[in-house]
Amino acid sequence: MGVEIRVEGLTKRFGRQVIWEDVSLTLPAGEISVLLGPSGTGKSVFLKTLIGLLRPERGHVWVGDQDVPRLSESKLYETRKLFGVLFQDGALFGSMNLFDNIAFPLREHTKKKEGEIKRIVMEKMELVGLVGAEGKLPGEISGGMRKRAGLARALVLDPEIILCDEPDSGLDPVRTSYLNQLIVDLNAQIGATILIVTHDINTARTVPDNIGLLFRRQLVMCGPREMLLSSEEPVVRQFLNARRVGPIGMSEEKDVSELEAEAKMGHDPGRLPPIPPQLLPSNGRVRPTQSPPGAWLRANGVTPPAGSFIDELGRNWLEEWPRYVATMSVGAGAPTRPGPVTQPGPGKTPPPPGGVRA
Ligand SMILES: Nc1ncnc2c1ncn2[C@@H]1O[C@H](COP(=O)(O)OP(=O)(O)OP(=O)(O)O)[C@@H](O)[C@H]1O
Repeated sequence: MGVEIRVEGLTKRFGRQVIWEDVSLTLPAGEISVLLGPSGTGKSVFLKTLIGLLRPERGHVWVGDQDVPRLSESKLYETRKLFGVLFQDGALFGSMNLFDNIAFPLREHTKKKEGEIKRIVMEKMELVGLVGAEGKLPGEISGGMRKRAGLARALVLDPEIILCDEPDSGLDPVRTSYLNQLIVDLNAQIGATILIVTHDINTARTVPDNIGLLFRRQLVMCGPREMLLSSEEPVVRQFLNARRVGPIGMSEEKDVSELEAEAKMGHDPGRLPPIPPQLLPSNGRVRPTQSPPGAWLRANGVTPPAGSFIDELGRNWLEEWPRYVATMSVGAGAPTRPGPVTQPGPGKTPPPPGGVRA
């Protein structure tokens, strides 16, 4: 059921270039987290540091009781088996068909027989909807299929932790929605701890349990989704609102005079929009690590933006949630596919938020 990653005081430099310093955060076991930040703030470097492909100058990356930067090569090799990584371009071998690409970690890291390898590969290909494409080369399939093949390959060793570096880059919005649903379903099914690096604001708003934001070599904020989506912090508001006004400039950060000029003009990064309901697995069941809507806001006395937690059918999930969970927990009527786009009658289980979109 997933492994916690605890990052403490992590600093990474390349020569004199400080990428980020003193970064501390926890990726709770079995939860989905998203890491945001302007281009070049070191998100990919962060992922690579978590799996020990890059060594930090200072700090710790605890995976269970193992501190990744301090592991010997052999221990690191063992610890990496806990990870499944989806690199930006899928990182498939161009000369191998999809079957062999996905089978690669099994042939490399296990002594499994070919029959067993075939069973596992086909199971993962089915999970990501690629059955029938086993014989295709990466160059013969679309970008979205390559992402899904990369995800299948990341899954073959049954990882406890899944790292996804911009899984949505180059995908159209509909394919991104499918991929998001796939990630949520995977988390529900295997309980892995998941970290997604993305620039897609809709993904950040609807998928994760937690969000972190890197800027100016610091982790500006990291915490539950509702904390970031209701934040007053200008950098967070500017980033989530995708606006030019605010501390983030074209080349990383604006200087003081630019910010003063913006303030004089009355410019502001803007208010954050209503918080959407969080995506549920497509079978409608609540993930074990998923918090009820509004839980963080209530616990911290924060009023969300008006219209929060209302889905595309106009249902308010703050009110809907207790009834929904009660219906699900007695196992009555749990849909195995996204529900129909209808208003549920009394006693019926409504389709989950986002489920009708996926
Ligand atoms: N191996 C390396 N050697 C030297 N510098 C590197 C290396 N890898 C990354 N960098 C530098 O680290 C910085 C952060 O890069 P990184 O790819 O992590 O950014 P990012 O936040 O993932 O960007 P994007 O959102 O555009 O993908 C960049 O300035 C990059 O040039």
